[in-house]
Formats: sequence, C-alpha cells, structure tokens
Amino acid sequence: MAAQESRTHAIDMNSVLRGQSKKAPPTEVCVRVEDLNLFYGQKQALHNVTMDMPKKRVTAYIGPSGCGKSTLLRCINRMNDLVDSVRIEGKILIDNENIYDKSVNVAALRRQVGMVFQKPNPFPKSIFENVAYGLRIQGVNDKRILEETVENALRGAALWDEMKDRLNDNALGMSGGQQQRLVIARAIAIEPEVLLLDEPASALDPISTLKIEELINELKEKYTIVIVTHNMQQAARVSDYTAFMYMGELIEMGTTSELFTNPRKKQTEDYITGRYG
Ligand SMILES: Nc1ncnc2c1ncn2[C@@H]1O[C@H](COP(=O)(O)OP(=O)(O)OP(=O)(O)O)[C@@H](O)[C@H]1O
Repeated sequence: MAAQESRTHAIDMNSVLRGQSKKAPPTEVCVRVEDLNLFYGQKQALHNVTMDMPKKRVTAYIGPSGCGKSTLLRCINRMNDLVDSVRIEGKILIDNENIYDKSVNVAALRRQVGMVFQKPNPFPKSIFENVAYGLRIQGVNDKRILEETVENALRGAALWDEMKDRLNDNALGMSGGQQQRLVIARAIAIEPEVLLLDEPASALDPISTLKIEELINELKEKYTIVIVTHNMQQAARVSDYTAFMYMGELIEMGTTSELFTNPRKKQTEDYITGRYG
C-alpha cells in the first residue's frame, strides 16, 4: 500500500520513462570500480564502492547532496589526486587497466577520460582556439588537421551550424548553453573514450538543458558517459543506467527504467519518491 502510494509522488517517472526500452541491451564494461574507499583527511567520503559502467552507454549518479557523487566521478580521471588530503584505496579499471597503478601516466589518462563541469569554463580565447586547445598542447600545429578537428568536434557538440561563421569570436561572448556545448566540443576534440559530466546542465535555462540532453543522447554512440545530476527527471531522460548513492555508499545500481520504477532498496525508493534529499 505504502509503496503503491509512493509511486504517485511529485515526479511521475513512468511518464518520463515512457518510450524508453525497459532494459538497455547488454554491453561490455568500460569502467569498473572495485572496493573503492576515499578519505578526505580523517573523513571517509566513499565506502567500498563497486560498480560497472557499460561502454557507450550513459550512467547517471543520483543521490542527496554530499553523498559522494562528484567525488566518485572525479576518481575516474584522478582529479581527486589534486586534493592534498585525499587517500584512495581500491581500484578503478578502464578497459581492464587499473588507473591507480603506479605506472599510469595521469596526463594520458585525462586525455582518455574527458571532463565537463557544472559551470562552463571556456578560455578567454577564440571559439576555434578553445576547441583546438587539446591538440595544440599535444604539439599539433598543422592548420588542416586543426581545422578538420575543430569542425568535427563542433559538429559533434551540435554547435557547428551556429558557430561556423564566428570561429574567431571570443568564446566568452557565447551564451551559457553555447559555452557548455563548446566545452563539450573541447573535450571531444581529443577523442576521449569516457566523458564525465558533473551536473552539466544545472546552470542552464530549460532550452539549453534540453539541447545538452539531446547532445548526450547523440554522444553515447561514440563515448561512455557518466553524468552526475541532481535532477531525477534528467537522469531518467538521459541515462541507460542509474546508480543511487547515499552517505558515500552505492546503495543500488540498475537500468534506469528498473531503478525508477522498481527499486530494490527502500532507501532508493524513499529518495526517488521524494521522502528525502
Ligand atoms: N576537497 C574536499 N575536501 C574535503 N571534503 C570534501 C572535498 N570535496 C568533497 N568533500 C566532502 O565529501 C563529501 C562528498 O562530497 P561530494 O561533493 O562528492 O558530494 P555530492 O554528492 O557530489 O554533493 P552535491 O550533490 O552537493 O554536489 C561531502 O561531505 C563533502 O563535504
């Protein structure tokens, strides 16, 4: 009875999910997290997290503020290494290689695993140079290669038609939504394998948000995507798999459709039915 009632809550997930297939088809694992524990000084922020993220699919992390979503996301390209007090135990395997192995080249890892943040962060340079940036720092200066890459990346980020006549304009003159797609173009210009998106639309208006969501849907043809979002409807719209986290633990992960319509754990059900968070 309670469960029955709880499904008629504020967000009608069945309507959000309508049209999605019940089960995302099986696929290879791209990123595997194994027994991951993370400490910021004395404080443990992740507890024994183990999960698989499938190749060329979108996995969303949801959960209340402070539950460790961004921390877990930042482990996938070792961004947390930049925090002084951090200590990490466990493994993250990308294509079966442990990215925490001593032999790993972190700069190469960050080329393999691109990241986009909540606030768009274009450089105060031209649109062209923003997208060409990753190639330039790899030492590529061939005009033809740069032009081709910039065009492909802008097309990939659904920006080419809007921006093809403005390539020399300063990127800071673009709207917030355009800037966020530009930052995505900058990330895909160097052809990463995995794309991490940390609340990529939370600073954007509804139309720009919709464009980002459509873009995510297109990008998963080529990339494995992991997205942190506060917005459960957005998770339901864009992701194939959803992981629910609570107080640094992974409570439950499943296909998005199953997790939202038939959660196995009470904490998940309480969260998606709006009882907390
Ligand atoms: N650099 C840091 N130093 C110390 N503690 C941190 C740091 N970053 C995050 N934390 C702590 O780790 C915990 C998890 O934070 P995290 O940002 O990963 O959560 P989140 O689920 O992404 O939250 P939100 O949805 O509010 O962004 C929180 O208690 C937070 O205060």
